[in-house]
Amino acid sequence: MFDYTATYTDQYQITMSQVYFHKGMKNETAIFDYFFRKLPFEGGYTIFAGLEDLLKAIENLRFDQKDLELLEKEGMDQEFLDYLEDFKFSGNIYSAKEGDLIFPNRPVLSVEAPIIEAQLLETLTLNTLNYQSLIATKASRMRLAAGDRKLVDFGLRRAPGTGGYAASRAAVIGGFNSTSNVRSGRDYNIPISGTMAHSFVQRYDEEIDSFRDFAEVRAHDCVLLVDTYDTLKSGVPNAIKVGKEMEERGEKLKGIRLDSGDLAWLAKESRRMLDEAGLDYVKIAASNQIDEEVIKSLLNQNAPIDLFGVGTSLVTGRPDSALDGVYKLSYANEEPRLKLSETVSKINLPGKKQVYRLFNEDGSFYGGEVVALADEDDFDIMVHPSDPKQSRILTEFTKEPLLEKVVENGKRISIPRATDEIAEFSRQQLEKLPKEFKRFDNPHAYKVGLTKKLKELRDSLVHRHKERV
Ligand SMILES: Nc1ncnc2c1ncn2[C@@H]1O[C@H](COP(=O)(O)OP(=O)(O)OP(=O)(O)O)[C@@H](O)[C@H]1O
Ligand SMILES: O=P(O)(O)OC[C@H]1O[C@H](OP(=O)(O)OP(=O)(O)O)[C@H](O)[C@@H]1O
Ligand SMILES: O=C(O)c1cccnc1
Repeated sequence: MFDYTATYTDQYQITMSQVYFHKGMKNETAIFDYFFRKLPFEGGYTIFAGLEDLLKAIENLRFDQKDLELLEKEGMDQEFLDYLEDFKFSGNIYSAKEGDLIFPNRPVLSVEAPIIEAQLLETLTLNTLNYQSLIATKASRMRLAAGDRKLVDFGLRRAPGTGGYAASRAAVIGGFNSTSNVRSGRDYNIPISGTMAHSFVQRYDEEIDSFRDFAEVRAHDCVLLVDTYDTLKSGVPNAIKVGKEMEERGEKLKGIRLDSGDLAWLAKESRRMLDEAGLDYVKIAASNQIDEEVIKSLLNQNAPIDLFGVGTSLVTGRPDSALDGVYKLSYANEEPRLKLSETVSKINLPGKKQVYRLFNEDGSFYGGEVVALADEDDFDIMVHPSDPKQSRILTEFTKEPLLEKVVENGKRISIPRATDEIAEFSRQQLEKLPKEFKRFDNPHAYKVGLTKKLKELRDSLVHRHKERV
């Protein structure tokens, strides 16, 4: 929907590029790594989402006439503007699979390209991957809490502007069944669903007339909102009346929606009333500030809720407003690059790298990964990034590389994947993760270690930089 052009970025990306251009660095190869440092929601994993959208945006990324006019007005010189006019990405991208589980402090995606091109992708990459990965992870937590109950995204109205467009897609990747967001449904081929609003019931003098009209026009897909006046004294009895009338016409009422009050108690009472009336097939949907904790609590109370509609908590990623993903230079001018930091975990990993996941004999995840230099093909020790005593011999595990080349010389080489395919892959990956990593309270910490060679390279660069300072 959004028409990305190359000015969908921060100004400093363009000004730095202007300097690279004039100082003879434009053809120099650089590598930037996208990674994050902290797991959101104090959870044990993150779901990687946004890659398909990012790759599409990169393929078509250009400076259009409006962009060039603006940059000229902003004082960019003609020679650089001529370069930007022909700008298109010509490098390589290596990436984790969308929908896979990702963990802190290891590359998730690496861009290898002429330095200006790689630089100009930073903001777009962060903007796309950070938000969708946050929302997919939030959705996945709700899926874990909800078990086999249905989850529907109601978030567009509460989302940060057009962010709701991508949130609906990320929600499905994380395990939601459908969305009320029609446009996302159209563009991403996501199932669309919905009920009715209070305004519709309010429009009528009598609640039952609103239900009757809806049931008549929407007989094949009729979910009645029962809490506008009084859920148990009016809403549910009226829904039962209309449900029985539908039966007489050979139709079936699909469901009712509860949107306020004590959802566990109201669901139990509604279920009892519906069942007593012979409408045991009518489903119960619940909404109103639902999140994973509320879902867990409601199911612990044995609330007979078949479907949860979730808005605010999903699309705002409450209580974490962002994934802290960053995009850091790790190679340039034919040398590995490093940024020093007081905190060891904040020092980035230099050079071109590959990430290996460790598997137990039965194919389940061991709960750890090793970051290696890209040209290392044989290593059998994983070293802790800061505590050399915590090394681990790797002979008992099998390992699998995680970063695959998805763009080569500017051309997409990986096969585009549909949202439902990514969602299914994500579900399977999460199943392979031992449950200790999935519990909400104090989950097991997934280990991300380094090969000896990478750690030595990082330590020698740290040493060199410290000496220089
Ligand atoms: N039985 C329950 N157990 C746990 N959480 C619940 C239960 N019933 C409702 N909730 C959740 O508690 C929160 C507050 O519910 P509350 O009924 O106070 O809603 P409210 O926003 O004041 O709305 P209203 O005034 O429309 O009822 C919501 O997040 C809701 O989903
Ligand atoms: O609480 P959230 O998780 O954000 O979920 C979405 C909420 O949005 C709707 O309310 P709204 O008052 O906007 O419209 P309505 O009249 O259709 O209830 C819906 O009824 C839910 O209560
Ligand atoms: O279809 C619904 O019931 C719906 C959609 C968006 C927001 N709240 C409810």
